[in-house]
Amino acid sequence: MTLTPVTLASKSSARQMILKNAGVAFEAVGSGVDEDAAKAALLAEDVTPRDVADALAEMKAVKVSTKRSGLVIGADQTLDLRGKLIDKVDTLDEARARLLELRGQVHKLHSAVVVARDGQPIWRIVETAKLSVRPFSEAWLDQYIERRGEALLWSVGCYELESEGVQLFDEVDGDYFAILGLPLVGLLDFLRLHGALVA
Ligand SMILES: Nc1nc2c(ncn2[C@H]2C[C@H](O)[C@@H](COP(=O)(O)OP(=O)(O)OP(=O)(O)O)O2)c(=O)[nH]1
Repeated sequence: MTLTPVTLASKSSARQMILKNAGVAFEAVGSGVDEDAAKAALLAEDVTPRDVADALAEMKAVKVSTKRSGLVIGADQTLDLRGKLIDKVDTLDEARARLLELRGQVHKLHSAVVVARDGQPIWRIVETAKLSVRPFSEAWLDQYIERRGEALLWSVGCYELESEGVQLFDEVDGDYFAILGLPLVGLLDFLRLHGALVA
């Protein structure tokens, strides 16, 4: 049986791991979307963090789908702290400041996925998780950053829920896969419907 080809328009190692571990055959390519410019334009129009994630996921999927056949998955995740979009950081010092900013607060992660085909979006989902960060000690924070290092810079919240990052939280409300960056179960259902997975 010939399956519909699947492309993941993402450089995210977390997203690639999730899809691979789920048994989906796919190729990963960078989307080439200038996310910073797109984000700035959206925020200038007061687009909400949730809708920024949705719009960016669509841009990535649609752009790559004009060059590749089959189904193209685009994804994006935004961190929303009291309605303000919080961006990724570039250095471990900034990661430390970010985690201190999240300490004792509840923040939301908006995880969007869009599937596109031949330049058109044909399916989308946005899942929002709420995460409550406990009042961790600076001693804990320093050893966490020491142990995890640069890996933290890949994640929008400077944490990895699937490893020690889970120690940051006193409450996590939302889908595990969505928090890692790829709402999965609904996506798998769609892939089956479109012949990309054996039903
Ligand atoms: N391993 C791990 N990664 C996480 C977690 N939470 C968020 N992330 C990652 C997933 C994404 O790679 C990143 C969200 O940033 P973006 O949506 O901008 O994606 P990114 O630029 O990494 O890749 P992409 O735009 O898809 O090429 O944060 C987590 O708990 N564990």
